[in-house]
Amino acid sequence: MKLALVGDIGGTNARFSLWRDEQLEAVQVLPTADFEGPEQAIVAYLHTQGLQPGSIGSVCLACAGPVSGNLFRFTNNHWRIDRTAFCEALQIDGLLMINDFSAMALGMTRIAEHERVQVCPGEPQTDRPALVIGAGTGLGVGTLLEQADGRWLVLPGEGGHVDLPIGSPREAELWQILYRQLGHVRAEDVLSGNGLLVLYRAICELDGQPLQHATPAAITTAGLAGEPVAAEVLEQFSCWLGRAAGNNVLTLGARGGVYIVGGVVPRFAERFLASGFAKSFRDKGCMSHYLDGIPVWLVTAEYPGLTGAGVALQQAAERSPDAIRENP
Ligand SMILES: Nc1ncnc2c1ncn2[C@@H]1O[C@H](COP(=O)(O)OP(=O)(O)OP(=O)(O)O)[C@@H](O)[C@H]1O
Repeated sequence: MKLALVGDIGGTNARFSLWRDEQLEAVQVLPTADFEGPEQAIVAYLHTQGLQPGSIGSVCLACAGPVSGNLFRFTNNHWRIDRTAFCEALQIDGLLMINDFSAMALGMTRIAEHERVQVCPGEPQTDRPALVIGAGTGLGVGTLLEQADGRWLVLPGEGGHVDLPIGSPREAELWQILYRQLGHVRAEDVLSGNGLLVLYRAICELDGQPLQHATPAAITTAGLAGEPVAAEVLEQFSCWLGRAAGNNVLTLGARGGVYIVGGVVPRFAERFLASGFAKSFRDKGCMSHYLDGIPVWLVTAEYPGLTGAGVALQQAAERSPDAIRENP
């Protein structure tokens, strides 16, 4: 029987793995900037495993952006996928493409206790949706719901592109600076790796401070070392993530819990856990009580999106092989 391959393609990194016996095997992370497109990256990955195009039967790719139709363009990098050309180039029988946060959401169904840290205490209501929200190159949002037959339903969306919520006079002042620069201010403009830099510059402008840092990593390092402006960036980022998560929970009725994923928050996890996230999360006026008792976890698992792509492939194959070819 041919092998199955799964991929999780973000703006900065593409992660590939074989999917065997419901497990990831031989995970590799490749920078998207180093390859013309996913076909070339996958061929390079296969070579490292001593494999060739033709040895893979089915592929599931989790892609950053809205997935539909034959042609997919990535939102945050230069890659594109033409389904027909992709299947021909890699000689595969079936390609399942899903939104990266649908995969991330499915990955939450396989998270072990030691792969998550509790941010807010509570008990998940398993008959209600769970929210998955994560800052990386962009801000992703997905919804997860267990169905009566035990399968998992995921609802993809473009929740990173909603308006940035404002909950305090200082946030309104920062928003005005961002509005002058960007016009429409999306949640993702602040809640992403580059968003740390955008937020840092806005705080410096508002407070008349000199610019001293030029990368998200430099801001994180300075913030963790206690430099006041950089520390405020990490704090404000955490609060804005709390507001965005709280809004989504109210909209979706997501009493199944909230999973914080993505590459940015784990880089200042301790600071995040001590931040105003929880206060901002439940800062919803007369509806604040609705947020009480909803558990929030920070996910520390290494490749939850890849695992989720494997779960998607498995669920589709259980329905029928055509489900993979037709990309339901
Ligand atoms: N030390 C750091 N502190 C904060 N952010 C960082 C740090 N190092 C890298 N980043 C940022 O993390 C982001 C990459 O996040 P991630 O590793 O989740 O990548 P990704 O999966 O490609 O993202 P996405 O899926 O959203 O496109 C980049 O915006 C990068 O600038």
